[in-house]
Amino acid sequence: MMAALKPAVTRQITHVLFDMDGLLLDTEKFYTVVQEKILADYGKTFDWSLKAKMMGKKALEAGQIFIQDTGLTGLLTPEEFIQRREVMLHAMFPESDLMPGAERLIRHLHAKNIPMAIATSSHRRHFELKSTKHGPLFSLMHHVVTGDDPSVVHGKPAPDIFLVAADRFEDPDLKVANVLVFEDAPSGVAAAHAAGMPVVMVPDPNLATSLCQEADQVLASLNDFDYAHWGLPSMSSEQ
Ligand SMILES: O=P(O)(O)OC[C@@H](O)CO
Ligand SMILES: [Mg+2]
Repeated sequence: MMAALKPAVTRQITHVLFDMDGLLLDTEKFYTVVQEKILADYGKTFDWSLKAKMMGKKALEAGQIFIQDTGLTGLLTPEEFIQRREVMLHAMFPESDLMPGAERLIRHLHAKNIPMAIATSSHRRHFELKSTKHGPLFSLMHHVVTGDDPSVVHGKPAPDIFLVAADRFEDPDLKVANVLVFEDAPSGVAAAHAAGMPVVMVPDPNLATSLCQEADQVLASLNDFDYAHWGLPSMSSEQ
């Protein structure tokens, strides 16, 4: 009896980079609620087409998009937007919960000695707040790169943050083609590809499918990740 053919390994992934907001942590909903509140003050409504443009971006860039897209130029500056958002987000962030499958994936990859890091557009101070409940889990990361890092000159969709994060593994044998990125946002998927890295996208169900076409793989949740497809040790493997 022939053994069932294993799915062809398309990549030999050696390192993993995780986006954070919307991918590891269920935090995009906080940004949505807060942005809806800010727009309501001007009698305007927030929708997913605007959300899709803002998610994954550095704060100031997201603010500029928010103001331009909603016609608030002259009524609200990006700095004022961030300041008003900050007050409400500050209370929400420490309650951030993990996305489904995030803990199991991180613990498995760590147990199999696959180096991992987080590459988030969030500011370092927001990273600290959001990871309040997740210190032990996030300590399994080799390092964390945040959007305010001076080496991250251009935010997603530029490749900067993923190239900086790859560099900080300090592994001379690292090849970007073997660094797998996990993302939830179109800007993050574009940034990964700009960095020469394959990317698995786990989009919010509200995100238009037309914006999920570029990723190498699209999953409904991290629970659906197929280790063997990427040449990574699976849950059952002894590797
Ligand atoms: O890069 P991430 O962690 O998704 O940061 C997103 C944040 O800027 C809010 O959209
Ligand atoms: Mg994200």
